[in-house]
Amino acid sequence: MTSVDLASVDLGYGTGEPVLRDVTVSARPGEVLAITGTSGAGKTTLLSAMAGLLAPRSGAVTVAGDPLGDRDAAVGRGVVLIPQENGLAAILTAAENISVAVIATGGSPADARRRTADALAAVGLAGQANQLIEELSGGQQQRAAIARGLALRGEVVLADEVTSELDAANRQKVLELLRAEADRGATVVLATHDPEAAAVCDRELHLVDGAATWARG
Ligand SMILES: Nc1ncnc2c1ncn2[C@@H]1O[C@H](COP(=O)(O)OP(=O)(O)OP(=O)(O)O)[C@@H](O)[C@H]1O
Repeated sequence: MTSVDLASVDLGYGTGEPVLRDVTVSARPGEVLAITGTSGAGKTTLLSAMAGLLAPRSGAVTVAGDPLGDRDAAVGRGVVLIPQENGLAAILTAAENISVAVIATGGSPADARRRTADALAAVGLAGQANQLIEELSGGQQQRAAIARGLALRGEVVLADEVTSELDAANRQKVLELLRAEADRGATVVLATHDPEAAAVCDRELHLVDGAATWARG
């Protein structure tokens, strides 16, 4: 199973001030780890480092004990990112977005069809499979992005504010789906500023003033 570890990591952009300093955290298989903090605290930044999108200025990011590397390497290790702004192609359908991603990560066309249908059904979007993303509501787009993340069956699932546009029932469903990912052995990390979402996670790392502290460790 695949843990993600940050050891004494400093993160920032370009030559700017560091966003986060000296972060040490281990995200473990079978658990859902919440990353909390106010807007701008660095939640997306931390997930970007875990996803291979942002190299640390110092310290180490490892996956199952090996250096994580860049985003391509992370994808190869099964690190799935469900981004805050959904990352879907607006002019493809919900099903196409998911199938393309499954095939790009080595799934067969038959796998892609089955996993796409299952994932869309899981988030309550079976009826929207053939609608263009640009024709879906914000919350439906968010659920389509979650479906894509689920369909990829990651070793590590990084979910960035994936409940922000959802009503209570859908938020509950999505939190249950993330729990199910952990139950099948995935390492799940959820960035959120929703205290109720954080409360159902196993541990909570809180970001404030550039530092990470355990709210529940
Ligand atoms: N690409 C970038 N270039 C420069 N600075 C950035 C970049 N992305 C984020 N930042 C800065 O890093 C800091 C942390 O941003 P980040 O997006 O990680 O916060 P967040 O906790 O995810 O916020 P939110 O809850 O609003 O999504 C902010 O000060 C932001 O301006």
